[in-house]
Amino acid sequence: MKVAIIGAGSLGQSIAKGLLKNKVVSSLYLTKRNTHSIKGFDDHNEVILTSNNEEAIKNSDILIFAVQPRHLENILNTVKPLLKENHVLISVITGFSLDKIEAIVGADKYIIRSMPNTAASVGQSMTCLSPNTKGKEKVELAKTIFNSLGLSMVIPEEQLQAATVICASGIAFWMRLIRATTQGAIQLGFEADVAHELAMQTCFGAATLLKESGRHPEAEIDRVTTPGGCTIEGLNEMEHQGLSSSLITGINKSFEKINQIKN
Ligand SMILES: NC(=O)C1=CN([C@@H]2O[C@H](COP(=O)(O)OP(=O)(O)OC[C@H]3O[C@@H](n4cnc5c(N)ncnc54)[C@H](OP(=O)(O)O)[C@@H]3O)[C@@H](O)[C@H]2O)C=CC1
Ligand SMILES: O=C(O)[C@@H]1CCC=N1
Repeated sequence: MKVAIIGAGSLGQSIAKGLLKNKVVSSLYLTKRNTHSIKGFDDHNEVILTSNNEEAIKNSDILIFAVQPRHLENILNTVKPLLKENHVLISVITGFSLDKIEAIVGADKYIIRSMPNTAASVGQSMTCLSPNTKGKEKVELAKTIFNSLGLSMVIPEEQLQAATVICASGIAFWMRLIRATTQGAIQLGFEADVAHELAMQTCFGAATLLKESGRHPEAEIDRVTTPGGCTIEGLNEMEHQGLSSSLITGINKSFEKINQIKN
């Protein structure tokens, strides 16, 4: 697979790390205007760093666009004459619709919007995919790429904004919960590094339990909460303080914001 990541910033680099880790690419162009900041990537033989998007596109089959939303239109207009019939265009860009991409490059191109997250770097992204009509022919290829970076799911484009909040912003939400748990553990007397390890592994254990058992979270909670014990005491206090409510409200705020952002 010859892949180009146009805009190797935070997310682009996460995708690059995941692709390199799994050795799924024969060549990987990483582009940005200042390539100095990603110098270490060219230790890999298959990586070519450049600020020349045209060169990257000419030499690749799969083009992953990972620039900030405000840069996409110009870049697509510039590279449009270079696009070939077999190019597969994957956009990870928030809020830039398939219609808008088609209006620039044409509806005859394979276009897939995708929403991965930064855990792609460690092969644990949850990536949602929405193809245009032509792109449906290449959706299996996109799934192969993103399944190598975690899990992928095809969803209607109308749900992509919501998926961005849950899966992409979601990484930050879960990080904050882990950090808060760590702060609690430090207050209970653990050294910070120990507290962090305890919080991370417990979080990992909770998610793995649900994934492997297929059980509902409340069923697992019931297995932990000894009647009259400390777990239910803590859990009820967290709910009195608005734990679930604040998460749900935050998710909805994030969704309101994403729908206000104009590209
Ligand atoms: N960060 C995340 O977790 C997620 C981000 N997204 C979406 O992914 C996109 C990228 O986000 P993120 O990685 O955070 O943003 P960054 O700003 O970190 O990355 C964008 C990169 O694009 C490069 N760039 C800008 N102009 C050009 C150009 N003309 N040609 C080539 N490269 C260029 C910039 O580097 P330089 O200035 O050197 O050119 C920069 O490193 C956004 O649209 C965002 O909505 C989606 C899901 C999750
Ligand atoms: O915060 C943002 O707007 C982008 C989209 C999801 C993750 N980062």
